[in-house]
Amino acid sequence: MIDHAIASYPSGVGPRAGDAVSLKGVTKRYDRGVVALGPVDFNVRKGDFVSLLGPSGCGKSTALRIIAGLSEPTSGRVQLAGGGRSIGFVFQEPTLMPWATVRDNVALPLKLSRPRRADIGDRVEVALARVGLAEFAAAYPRQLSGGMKMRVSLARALVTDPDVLLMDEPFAALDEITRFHLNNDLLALWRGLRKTVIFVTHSVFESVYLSRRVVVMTPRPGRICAEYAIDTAEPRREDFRTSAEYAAYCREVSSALSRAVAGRARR
Ligand SMILES: Nc1ncnc2c1ncn2[C@@H]1O[C@H](COP(=O)(O)OP(=O)(O)OP(=O)(O)O)[C@@H](O)[C@H]1O
Repeated sequence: MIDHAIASYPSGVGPRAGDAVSLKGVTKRYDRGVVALGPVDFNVRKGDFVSLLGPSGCGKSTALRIIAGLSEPTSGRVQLAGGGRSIGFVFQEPTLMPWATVRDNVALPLKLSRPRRADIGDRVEVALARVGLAEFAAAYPRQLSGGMKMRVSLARALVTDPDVLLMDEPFAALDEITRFHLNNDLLALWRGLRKTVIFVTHSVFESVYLSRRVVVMTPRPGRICAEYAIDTAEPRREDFRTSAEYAAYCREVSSALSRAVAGRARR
């Protein structure tokens, strides 16, 4: 259930006022009895960048889809600040319409929500400029590299100016150099636009590089077993990737993930 008003939740039980997203006792059981998730309690502060890190199949995507309202939890409660309508979703695949230009792909969410609005063109231009694709508005997806397609997908998620950006392993299929570029660009966007980001990944390195909080999940049914604050100097730059501090965080998070996979994790 997506609850539309944080303010209406009885005090002491619900999320804190500064939370963008709050999950309370959320579980998911699929048909044929697969228990994919939970119970999960999880709050994300407005403006934070949080990664959900876990082994393949642990329910990360399920958690994200529940937050997005694309899937219903079997039990528990999901609350989003501001009525929950302000969400952008970036999938693992760019999922672009091959017959439409970059401009038309990015315009889609606006056209679906308010087809008559006058500023669609301007908003699309701004979103494309944000991801460095202003010059490619008239191109078709087949003319773009994998990284560029993912940028289009990101522009499409940003075009409605959502408060919360949900990202489901968006860079997993990209080569490492492209992925590093997109990591840096995403961080710059996050800093500039002050969005709340929830980023799903199974890469320890990516989660530590990007996020201020890494939430480690157990294998199915996915539960939260550890959390790390990545407390480093901001803004992060490429040199963070090669620092001793980064390596130490990666080691710590990596061993938490190994413990989770081995079933020895404790909350
Ligand atoms: N519609 C569905 N019906 C039945 N089982 C499902 C369905 N969707 C997902 N599952 C199962 O639920 C579990 C969690 O899936 P989910 O996609 O959330 O995991 P994940 O951590 O995102 O995995 P990956 O990292 O491989 O994408 C998996 O075992 C998956 O097979």
